[in-house]
Amino acid sequence: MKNKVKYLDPLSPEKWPEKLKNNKFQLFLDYDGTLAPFNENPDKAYPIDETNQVIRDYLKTNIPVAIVTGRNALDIRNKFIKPIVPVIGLHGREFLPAEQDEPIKIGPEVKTIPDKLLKKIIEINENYPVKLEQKNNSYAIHIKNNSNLQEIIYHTLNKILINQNFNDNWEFISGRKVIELRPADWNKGNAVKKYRDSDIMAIYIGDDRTDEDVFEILSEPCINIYVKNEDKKLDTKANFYLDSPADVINFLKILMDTHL
Ligand SMILES: O=P(O)(O)OC[C@H]1O[C@H](O[C@H]2O[C@H](CO)[C@@H](O)[C@H](O)[C@H]2O)[C@H](O)[C@@H](O)[C@@H]1O
Repeated sequence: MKNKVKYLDPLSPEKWPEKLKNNKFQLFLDYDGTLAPFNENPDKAYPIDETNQVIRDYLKTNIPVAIVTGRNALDIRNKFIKPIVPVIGLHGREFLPAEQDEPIKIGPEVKTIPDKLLKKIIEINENYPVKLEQKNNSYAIHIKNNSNLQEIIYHTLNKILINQNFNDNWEFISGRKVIELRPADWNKGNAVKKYRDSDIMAIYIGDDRTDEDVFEILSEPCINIYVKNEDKKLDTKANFYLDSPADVINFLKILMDTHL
């Protein structure tokens, strides 16, 4: 049966579910498409203005907040006016505490990308209208609004991955206008499990395929919130949705006010 996902009106807290009103909570926030609207150039995707203030206001409370992202943790920190909350980067492969300058590497050293895969990624970059982003030992291939091309590239790369048995160590994820190569097992679901305080309710807000890994595994008490952006079908495992990063900020502001 299709999951019923309800709109969470950020400006009407009286309509929010009871558990959102009464419980202590921990907040996990995705970055792109959640705190920052999309920009064709990933380097220019900044949080909307009020976000800096809201994040700093949360820092002054005892509400635990972390940003969970597929990007490098330092890349995220540099997009904010400091200080900011801790950042769980590279789908959980690194952790940048609020008061530290360098991220802590988590887990075993990531293996080198197999030559055959790397060559194909480079070939795709040279022959198609895509933009390649290198992220430590992995890659994101950005594809502008062309779902057919995205599907073709995804299937081409995935075929090599499976036929050559590289899938024990690596996987491709097809997200919003992006295909990411990442080490298998590293996903935001495992990351949130690790940093979650099981004594309080977890609230997770995210918009993409990689955030569905969290919606799938987060155990009660929890609230999963999907950010719709341009998605028309609301294809998500989350129970609630917000419309846009602007909605997210309004929700975060009122959520904090109702818990002080
Ligand atoms: O986990 P996230 O914080 O949501 O990061 C996911 C990927 O986001 C970035 O790419 C996406 O946003 C870009 C900026 O708006 C946009 O140009 C691109 O089309 C999107 O796919 C980022 O560049 C990736 O490294 C992240 O993994």
